[in-house]
Amino acid sequence: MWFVVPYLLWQVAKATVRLMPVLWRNRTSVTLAALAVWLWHRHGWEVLALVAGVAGATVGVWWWQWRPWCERFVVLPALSWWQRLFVYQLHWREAMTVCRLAERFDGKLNVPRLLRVRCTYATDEVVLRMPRGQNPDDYHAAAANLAYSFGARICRVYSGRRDMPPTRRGRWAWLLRLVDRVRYRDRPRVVWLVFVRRDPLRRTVPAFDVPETTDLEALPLGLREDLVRYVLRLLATHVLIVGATRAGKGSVQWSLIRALAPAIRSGLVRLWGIDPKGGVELSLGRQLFSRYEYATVPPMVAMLEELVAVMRERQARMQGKTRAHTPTLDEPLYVLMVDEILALVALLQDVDLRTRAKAALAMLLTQGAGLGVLVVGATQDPRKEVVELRDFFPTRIALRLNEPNHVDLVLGQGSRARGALCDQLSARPSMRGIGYVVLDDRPEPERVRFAYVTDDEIRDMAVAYAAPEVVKPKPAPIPRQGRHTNKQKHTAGPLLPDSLAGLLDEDPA
Ligand SMILES: Nc1ncnc2c1ncn2[C@@H]1O[C@H](COP(=O)(O)OP(=O)(O)OP(=O)(O)O)[C@@H](O)[C@H]1O
Repeated sequence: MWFVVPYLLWQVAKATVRLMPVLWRNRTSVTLAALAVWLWHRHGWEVLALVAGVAGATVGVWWWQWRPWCERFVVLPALSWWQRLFVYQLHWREAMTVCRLAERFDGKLNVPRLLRVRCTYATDEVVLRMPRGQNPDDYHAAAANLAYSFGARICRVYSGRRDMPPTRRGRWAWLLRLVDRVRYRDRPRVVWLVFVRRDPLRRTVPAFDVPETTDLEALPLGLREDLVRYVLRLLATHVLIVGATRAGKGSVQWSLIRALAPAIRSGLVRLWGIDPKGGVELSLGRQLFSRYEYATVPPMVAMLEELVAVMRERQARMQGKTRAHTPTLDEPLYVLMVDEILALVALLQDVDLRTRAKAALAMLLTQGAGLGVLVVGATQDPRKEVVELRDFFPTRIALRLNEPNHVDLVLGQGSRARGALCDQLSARPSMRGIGYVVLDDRPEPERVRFAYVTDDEIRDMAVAYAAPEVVKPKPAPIPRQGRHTNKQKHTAGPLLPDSLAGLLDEDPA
């Protein structure tokens, strides 16, 4: 019998080692529970109740006086703790197994490991480590099952962290940066699941205040599902906005203009507008535009060609000096806003005008981004002509769309499978201005509600941030683009790559 004692000791040691990580992961609950037991045992339940009452009252006063801090350090951590314990941990093994995310190997069931739960008032962010043999696509495929298993309607899956490392300043910044390096390191086996408990985007997002200065790297346009502001990096990108009629494309355009307003007033940004729908959308803020056409098509096409000329002149000036344009008052950023891009590239009856418009747009889209000439195009219909240009728009925003297959046409192959359900967005008037965007740092689309700028706010903004008078540039001679012969193709436009020249070579009839 003597050998039983070492055996039992060995088993206890094994169990303790196994228990350690569990205790560490639940350290808050374990500490609180141990404290409560100790108080009750040592001083009786009256003291325990008194301590609990005082703690509750302290939190109440904190909430009343410094609500954001109280939310950050008490309410949301407490909610996260509760959700972790009673929603996720309790049903984790069962849910992972029935959703077919547990892998069996060597007779042992490997369940994804629950690492962390962090809550906001609207969402639960659950971080897990995948067992070997899986990739994030397995979780994309199981997203709906996961959502319903944990009592939510929507579960979004992200293969990378959603937040960026903070900017560190001050004496200990180097140390914090080192810590951030470890915290924000790339962890391919970690997956972030975001369960949407209640839709935080139900309410209209009011227009943001006009910023004091425009940050072209981070223009605030709306609110993301996790209630973080969605910011657009406009420098060196063209933006395509697609949405069915009355989806709220205007709120994207006006939120963008609002964020640009200080730079428009100072002359750092020159906004040009083309509104082929008769000026219905953009004319309310006419004073913000340095150039604006809405009535007839020939001046619109001439304006596109004029912008190409501006771009070419700048290209000549930049040659051999710099590779990327930085906006200055002498060399401002040109932003061309086209409200219905389809009207220029597909719906125009005049074949000659249409070909010229396509050629000019193609040049702007292929060459403009690096030269500080950007296009922001909106359209209702992702049809062939728009899709052909789609790849030249690095930033795409899809609002409500009529067909499921339109989603991949706009945002790129696989976007709908990764969660961009634009065809399922509600058409109710109270739910307008919601769409999906693909952010720079990860492939999963993000749902965003764009801020709604009212007509009065547009009028006020147009008065307060009117564009300065600009001396009209001398019109540069632009070769008239008719049909190309093969010979012309190589001599007429050095800026136009062959792939686009092919597009223009199509028989317009
Ligand atoms: N972000 C938003 N939040 C709340 N309501 C919005 C939002 N954006 C638009 N709306 C509402 O939807 C209506 C239509 O919006 P908007 O004109 O921007 O749509 P659109 O997509 O540009 O339509 P169209 O294709 O006909 O030009 C607006 O009058 C407004 O009442």
